[in-house]
Amino acid sequence: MLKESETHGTLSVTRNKDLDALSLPPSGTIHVESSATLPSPRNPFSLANRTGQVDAVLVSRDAIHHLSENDDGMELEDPTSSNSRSLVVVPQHELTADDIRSIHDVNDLTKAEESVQISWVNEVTNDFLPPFHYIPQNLVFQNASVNILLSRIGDEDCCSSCVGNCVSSPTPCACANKNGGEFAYNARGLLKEGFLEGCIAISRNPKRYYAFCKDCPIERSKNDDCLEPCKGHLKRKFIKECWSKCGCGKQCGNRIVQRGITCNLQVFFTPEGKGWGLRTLEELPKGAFVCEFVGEILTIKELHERNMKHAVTGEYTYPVLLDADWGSRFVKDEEALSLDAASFGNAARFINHRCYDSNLVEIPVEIEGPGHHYYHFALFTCRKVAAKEELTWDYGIDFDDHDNPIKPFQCKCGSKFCRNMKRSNRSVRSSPSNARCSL
Ligand SMILES: C[S@@+](CC[C@H](N)C(=O)[O-])C[C@H]1O[C@@H](n2cnc3c(N)ncnc32)[C@H](O)[C@@H]1O
Repeated sequence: MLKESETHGTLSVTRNKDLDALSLPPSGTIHVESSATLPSPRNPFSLANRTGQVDAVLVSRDAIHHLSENDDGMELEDPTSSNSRSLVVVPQHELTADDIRSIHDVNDLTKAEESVQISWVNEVTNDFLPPFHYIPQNLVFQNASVNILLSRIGDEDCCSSCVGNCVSSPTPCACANKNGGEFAYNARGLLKEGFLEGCIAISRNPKRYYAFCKDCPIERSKNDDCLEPCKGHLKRKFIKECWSKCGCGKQCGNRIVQRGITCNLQVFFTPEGKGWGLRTLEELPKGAFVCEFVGEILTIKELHERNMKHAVTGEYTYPVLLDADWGSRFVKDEEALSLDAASFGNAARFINHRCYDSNLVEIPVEIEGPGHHYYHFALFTCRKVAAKEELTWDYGIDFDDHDNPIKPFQCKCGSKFCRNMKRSNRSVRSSPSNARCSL
């Protein structure tokens, strides 16, 4: 018998001989935490024994794909649901490894790697979260060269004589000077209006901010007999945060991205057909740091190889190119870096694309050292975002670029500025060479 306690929102199951087999506590009832997960019986509840190990899960019958109609499980009626969908207790040995991992991650897919928990829900289909490894910080895959050397950080690149909080200091320190004379953040830890608007303008119309050089290193590297004119380079606006060689402390107001995720986020299944997405559970002000796009650090050469292999296997990459350095010098594919969040990543791997009027903007952040070869790719709110609103960013895809071999998705962003809708009757072709990512 399954009942919901009216007082504290728990489900209780009365003990019987079948449940004894699940090593239940001697009290005779199982108390399963409900609250947010209760309205969706697709979210499984774990039945733990006295040692805290999970023996079985309480889950909607149709959530476990391989559980055939003849499989008995242990049927339980759910009186909390108006249409009384049936719940079954499924012993752990009948679950696949991916089922088990997803079930364990329902309340916190970060596995306690972040200072906040991030839950997942699916109120649309019976799908579990795709298998991936949560990592809170970028990790080098193999031979990508990320040189974080204290000796490369000169006196002008850090504020070694500062104490406490640099942002509240009346005189700008060396790190503020690296930001163009003032910090990007205000005293509340939000991006200053002018800096944010500048980043949004670059993101929405990058070509307007191109710089053209006379003797273009990229055109010269093509080794053509005829040297073509420069196609233009995007100069990105960087944030420079204080770091370990600085004198200030971890709570310095110029250390936002390096402190990790602090807002209340949730991964959810989107009803519009975009797969999983990320949303905020609390209202976020304009200019707030949401999360960094974290993944494996790869060379572009390795990324190309993965894309070629995946074209055969049907797998995919979730890449972001770290291209800020490319404008000033020619960078070879075996040196240039990208991030791939498909197998190893953080919550940002679930952020979907929205053409033009997305509520997040990406900003490169320099933390561990000067130079724009390796940096952090951080996402900030462009405007106030309401609780439960989906978080989106513009991947920079040009749906009309025919030269890129990677075919982009059919965009379902719903924006009135959708660049894919405009070409709705034409076939989907490829993503652009200047896309920030080809997710
Ligand atoms: C970084 S992932 C985002 C998370 C993804 N939705 C998932 O379920 O794992 C990028 C992929 O999401 C899907 N996607 C993102 N934005 C979309 C959009 N506006 N319309 C349709 N699909 C989208 C595409 O399949 C894309 O390759």
